[in-house]
Amino acid sequence: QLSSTFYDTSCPNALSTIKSAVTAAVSSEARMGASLVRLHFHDCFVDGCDGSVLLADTGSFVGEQGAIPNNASIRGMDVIDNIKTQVEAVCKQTVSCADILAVAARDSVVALGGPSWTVPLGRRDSTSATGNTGDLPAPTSSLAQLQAAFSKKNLDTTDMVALSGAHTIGQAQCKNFRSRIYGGDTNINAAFATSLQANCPQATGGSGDSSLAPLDTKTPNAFDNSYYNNLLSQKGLLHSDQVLFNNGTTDNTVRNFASSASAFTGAFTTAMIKMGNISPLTGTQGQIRLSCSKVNS
Ligand code: HEM
Repeated sequence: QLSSTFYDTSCPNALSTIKSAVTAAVSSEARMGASLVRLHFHDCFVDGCDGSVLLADTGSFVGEQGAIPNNASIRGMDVIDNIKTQVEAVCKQTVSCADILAVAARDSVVALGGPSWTVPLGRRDSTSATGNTGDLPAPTSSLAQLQAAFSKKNLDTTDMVALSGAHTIGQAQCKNFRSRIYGGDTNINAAFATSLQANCPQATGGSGDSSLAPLDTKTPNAFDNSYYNNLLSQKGLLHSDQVLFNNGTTDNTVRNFASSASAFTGAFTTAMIKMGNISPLTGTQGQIRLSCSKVNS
């Protein structure tokens, strides 16, 4: 059972320490806010919100970081390590890495102009990473596949559409939207596809694979509802974005979030709290890591 007052007596300065570090990181690089939000999602969807995504691969062991889709894609682990060092300096071995990640995700959304919410706390950290990243949805997913991946985590279709709105910030690599802009999808705005081709070559395997494009073509560094307005004009970057508005059962939810910023933020904050509640370790389970990138020795 998580509680928003979990650190009120054991570490009253925990939340303010995290917030100032996140604000500093996002003002030096706006994209970092997006990277931290995604890191929390990738933590929670793989064996629960237990900080396992933060464990660095060592030697021949490939945990979550070296596995698809994290490898050469997730970012911000260094920022979390740095926040952990600052939190350890005020409260020794009290605040878990999984909680730091959940709070950092919220503070990132706020730093980019999005809504705030109260984060339930008390997660503990895993003592291993299974590398079992198969529960993370792929950008090639159909609507039915997205619904199944979220429903497996007890998140309903409205939660799924709302959480996808996190793609109002951040960037994606060419290899993840290439087939969509070179004829693989018909539900894409033609001028939008052409403009993306300039920085994303059709040939695979070269350095162009990692060329970046913003997930929200309109306001890439603002946490707003323009992601949904992009979908209305077939300007979703990923295949898995545009399937949310493709003459299917989620079209009306997309229209609602596109026309009402408050409907979106209400659904998004509700869904973030639900996502942050996926199978946490609590009580005496797991540990409080001293360093987020490795288990205690
Ligand atoms: C619905 C299923 C989802 C799929 C298929 C998906 C897929 C992806 C892909 C392929 C990228 C680009 C990665 C790269 O090219 O390196 C990405 C980026 C991102 N995703 Fe998702 N995602 C999904 C849901 C979510 C959710 C639920 C969140 C958070 C609540 C989220 C937050 C982000 C953010 C913020 C970025 C940009 C990260 C950065 O710029 O560093 N995504 N996602």
